[in-house]
Amino acid sequence: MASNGIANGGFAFSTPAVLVPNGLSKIKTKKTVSREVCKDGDTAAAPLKGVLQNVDDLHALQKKKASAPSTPKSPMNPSTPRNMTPRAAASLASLTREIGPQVIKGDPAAGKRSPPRSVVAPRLHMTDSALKFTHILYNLSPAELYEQAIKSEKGSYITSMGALATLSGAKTGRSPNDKRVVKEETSKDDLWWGKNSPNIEMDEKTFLVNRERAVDYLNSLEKVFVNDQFLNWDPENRIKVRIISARAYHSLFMHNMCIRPTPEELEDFGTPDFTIYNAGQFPCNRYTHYMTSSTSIDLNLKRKEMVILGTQYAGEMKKGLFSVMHYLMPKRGILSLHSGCNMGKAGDVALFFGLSGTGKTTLSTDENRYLIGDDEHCWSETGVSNIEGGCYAKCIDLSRDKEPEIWNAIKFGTVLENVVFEEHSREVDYADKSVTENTRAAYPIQFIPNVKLPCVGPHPKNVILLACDAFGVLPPVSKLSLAQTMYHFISGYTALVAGTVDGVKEPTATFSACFGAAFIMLHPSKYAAMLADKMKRHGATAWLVNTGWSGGSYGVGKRMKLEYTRRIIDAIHDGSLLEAEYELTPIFNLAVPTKVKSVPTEVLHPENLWANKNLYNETLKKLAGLFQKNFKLYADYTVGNDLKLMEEILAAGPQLTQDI
Ligand SMILES: Nc1ncnc2c1ncn2[C@@H]1O[C@H](COP(=O)(O)OP(=O)(O)OP(=O)(O)O)[C@@H](O)[C@H]1O
Ligand SMILES: O=C([O-])CC(=O)C(=O)O
Ligand SMILES: [Ca+2]
Ligand SMILES: [Mn+2]
Repeated sequence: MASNGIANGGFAFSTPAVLVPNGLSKIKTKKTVSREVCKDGDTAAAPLKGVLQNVDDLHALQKKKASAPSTPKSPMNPSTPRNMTPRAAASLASLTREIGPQVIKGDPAAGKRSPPRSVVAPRLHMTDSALKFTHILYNLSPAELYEQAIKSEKGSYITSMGALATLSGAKTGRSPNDKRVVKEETSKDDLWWGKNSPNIEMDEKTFLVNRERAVDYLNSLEKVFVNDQFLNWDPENRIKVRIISARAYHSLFMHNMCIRPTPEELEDFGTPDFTIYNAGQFPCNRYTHYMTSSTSIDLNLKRKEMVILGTQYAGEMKKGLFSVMHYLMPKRGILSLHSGCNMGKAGDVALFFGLSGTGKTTLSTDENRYLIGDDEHCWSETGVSNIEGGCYAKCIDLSRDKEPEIWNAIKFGTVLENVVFEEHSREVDYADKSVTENTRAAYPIQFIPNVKLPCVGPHPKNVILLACDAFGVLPPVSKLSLAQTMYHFISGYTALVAGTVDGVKEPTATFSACFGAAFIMLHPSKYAAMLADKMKRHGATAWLVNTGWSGGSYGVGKRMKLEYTRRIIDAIHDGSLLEAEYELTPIFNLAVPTKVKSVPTEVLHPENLWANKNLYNETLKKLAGLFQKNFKLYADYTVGNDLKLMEEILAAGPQLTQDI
C-alpha cells in the first residue's frame, strides 16, 4: 500500500523504496507541499491514485484478500478449491423431493452474484422454494461472524472486553427430555433403552419428518452457516463434523468449541462423519409422532445426523456431538468421559469428573498446570485426548481474582451467552442473573495461556470425582478404593439447589450415571467396566472432592471456599495427600486425611462445622439413603466380565446399618 502514494497526515510515501545496505527496504517519507487551509468541496488536496475511484474502492483496501483457501476441494473438480457449494448443497437437499436448494456462497448483502451453473437444479423438478437462493456462509472467521451477528441477530453486542454477547432465546439450558434417538438396526442392540436411559426412542420415519422440517426451514432463509471441523485431538480417532445452522452465534460457538481445521485440512476435508442440522428457531410440529413439546433434538446414528428444532441453546450441539462420541469411541475400546483434564509440569495427568456446576472447568483451569480440556475427553490405550477445541465456562459471579485465566479468556472471539451488561460501557455484570443463572462463555482453548497443545496427555495418575454437596455432609476430600470409585462413578452424585427465588429451598440430590447420564448411550456398567480396567492397569488413584456446602446444608452453611478446594487439589497433584494419615468416616466409609497443607483442619471433617450434630447425623443418613435407593437401579448388572465386581462395588457404598 505504501506505493499507492495515499496522503497520510501531511506526509506522502514516495516510491520506489530505496534499498538499505542490510538488504531491507526502507521507506522514505517526505513532506508534501503544505496547503494552509482546506476549502469546502476541495477534494483535490490529495488525489487518490491508481485504481481507486470511490469510497467503496477505498473500503475494499481495508480487507486484504485471504491468501489461504478457506473451502475444501470439490470432489468433481479438485483444482477449484473454492468451489465447495455443490457438496454443502447436497447436505441441505430434501430427501424426498431429491432436490437441493440453489446455493451461492457468501453474504447476500455483498450484492447479487449469479450462482455457479453446476448447482442450479434442473428446471423439471423446480418448486417455488427451489427457485430461491440460499447463501452459504462457509467457515467464516470470528470477525466475519461478529459482523453477521450484529447485523442480523437481535441481542448481539460487543462487550467492553471484546467478547460477543448473545442471547440464546427462550431456552437458556439443555432440554434432556426432548432428546431422542432413532431405534434402528445398526445401533439398537448396543444402546441403553428404557427406564432411566437418556435415549428416548423415535423411529426412522419420524426422524425424516423432522429432518425435512429443519432442512426446509434452513433453505427458506437468505443465508445459512456451515462449519466443517474436527472432534478429538487423538489423530487416530478424529471425527469430521459439519454443522449447518441459521445463526452466526451458533457458527461462532462451534468454531470455538470444536477443533479448528487448518486451511490445508479444510481443503481436503471430504465427506463429514457426522452432520448437525440446527434449525433451532423453528419448532417441531407437535402433531408429529413422538413429539411432546415444540422442542426436539434427534439423533440418528445410522444416517450420522442430528436435527435440532425448537431450541437455540448452543450447548445442544456440543453435547449432542458428545453423545455421538459416547457411542463411537467405546466401540473402539476408547472410554469417553464427562471430565476436565490437566497435566502437571512433570507430566502427571488428572481427570476431573463431575456433573454440571461442580467445578470441572474451574479446577482444570489451573495456573500451575497445563490445560488439556475442560469437559469432554477420551481415554485410549495411548492416554487421554480432549474431544473439543474450546472451553465452556460458567460465568455466574465470575471474578478476576478467583478465576483469572477464565476472566482473561473473555475477549475478542469469545461467545458470552445470556449475560447482562451496562448499556453504555458494555461492561458485563457477572453477578446479574436476570436472563439466567446459567450464563456461559465459550472460547477457543488456546485462549488459556498454559494450554497443552496438542490437547493430549499420558495415562492419568489421579482421578478426581467432584460433587457439589448442598447437604454439606460429604468431606471436602477423601481417598477412594477402586470399588468406591466405581460406586461413586456409577452413582454420579451432586446436589443442586432447586431455586433461589422463593427463599431457602431443600437441596435436591441428583444422581446421573457416569457423571453424565444425559450424554451416555450405552448402559453405565459398560463405561464403568472400562474405567475400572484402565484405572487398574495404569495405577490411577481416585479422590472424592466436595466443592459444595460446608458448615450446614444450603441455607445455613456456605459453599466451600474455592481457595480451599484449590489447595486440596494441589495436595493431590503434588503427591503429599497420598502420604497423609487417614481416618474413616461413619456410614460412607470415606478415608479423610487428617491434614492438608494450607487448609484449616476443622474444614476437613464437616461434622466439626455443624452447630447441630444431631442434624448433621440425620442429614448424613438421609443422603446415604438416597444413594442406596438410586443404586438399586444398577445392582443387578455385572460390570465387565467380573461377576464379583458388582458385589464389591455395592459393599463400597454407604452402609446404613452402621451405628454412629
Ligand atoms: N469450591 C469450589 N470449587 C469449584 N467451583 C466453585 C467452588 N466454589 C464456587 N465455585 C463455582 O462453581 C462453578 C463451577 O462451575 P464449572 O464451570 O467449573 O462447572 P463444570 O463442572 O465445568 O460444569 P459444566 O459441565 O456444566 O460445564 C463456578 O462458577 C465456580 O466459580
Ligand atoms: O451442556 C451444557 O449446557 C453445559 C454443560 O457442560 C453440562 O451441562 O454438562
Ligand atoms: Ca464446564
Ligand atoms: Mn459439561
